[in-house]
Amino acid sequence: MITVENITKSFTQNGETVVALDDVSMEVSAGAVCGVVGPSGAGKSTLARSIALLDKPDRGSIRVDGVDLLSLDGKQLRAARRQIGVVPQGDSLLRQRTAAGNVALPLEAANLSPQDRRSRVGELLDLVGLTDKATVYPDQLSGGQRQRVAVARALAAKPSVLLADEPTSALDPQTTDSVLTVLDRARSELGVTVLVVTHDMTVVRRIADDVAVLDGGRVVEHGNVVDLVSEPGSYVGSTLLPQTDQAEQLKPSVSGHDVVAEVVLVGFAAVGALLPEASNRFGIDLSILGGGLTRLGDTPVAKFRVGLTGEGSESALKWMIERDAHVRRAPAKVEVAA
Ligand SMILES: Nc1ncnc2c1ncn2[C@@H]1O[C@H](COP(=O)(O)OP(=O)(O)OP(=O)(O)O)[C@@H](O)[C@H]1O
Repeated sequence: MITVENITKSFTQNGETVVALDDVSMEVSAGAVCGVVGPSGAGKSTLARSIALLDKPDRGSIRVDGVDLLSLDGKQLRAARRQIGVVPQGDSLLRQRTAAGNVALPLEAANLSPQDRRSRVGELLDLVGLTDKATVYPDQLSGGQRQRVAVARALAAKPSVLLADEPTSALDPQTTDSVLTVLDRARSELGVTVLVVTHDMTVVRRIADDVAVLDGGRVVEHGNVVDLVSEPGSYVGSTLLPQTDQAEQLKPSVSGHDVVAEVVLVGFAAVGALLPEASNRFGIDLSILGGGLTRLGDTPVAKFRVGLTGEGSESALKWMIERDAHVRRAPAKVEVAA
């Protein structure tokens, strides 16, 4: 588990002070994947570097599995560093070492027998799907394969936390997918807590349980991805869910319905059955005016703009809310002058 509390970090550049992180607090649960997103210069890398003990915040506290990182020194600090695996931004492999040689690097300092080292490297290459590339040098690997070796290397010392800074930048969608699969396996098969810095919301959509949105050094949104997308006005929701905003359909009077509402449905049961069931149960006409279906990780999520007509419309909406649908009402019906 990672707990960041009220951290602030400034840099001085050409005599000017840049506040990279401004009172940032966030939490990543043990065994979860958290995406850190935001525009360029928002402070994402500084946050990851602070957690990796590569930058020291001016104020605040950072705890990994309950250990306060900023109060450690000497031996304790080295032990804490081993708990944190880092996949640095960009190409970080040693060119003169094979894939296996790169993965073995962090193990060479540890007192492992050559046999144990070989077997650990074998396990890690297997985890990232590169067993057949063990003896290949980085120049002969694709960008995605190099990133997967970097992930294997970061996991070599069995850390409890993995930090990856833009692990998919400059990769095509298919290669991005292979790197994300590997990060996802680190969480699901090894129980590692993963923090991924990214500008790419696909990463959040594919593997993140939680997300923190940074802007200007501050956290502007933070929480569980599926919970956030249901909140009106959420940046994460507006980026990850289908668009429903067709202005002419906002007004019930224009669309000809008694009630128009935006409905977010989460999970197989809700997405598949809630709207038809509401229509049947309350004897109303329910039309889908916009929106669509998507997936967040394995969870299907739908966002629809619906028009309801019939006496039971209000009761149908209430019934859907009671079944965990997130409903946002459009204005009540306005009679249009003839
Ligand atoms: N070592 C440094 N020295 C001076 N300023 C720095 C340093 N590191 C970061 N900054 C500044 O702090 C701010 C946040 O930078 P940071 O790299 O954390 O943002 P980011 O969100 O990761 O951006 P990007 O997506 O472009 O990588 C920026 O204004 C940056 O110029």
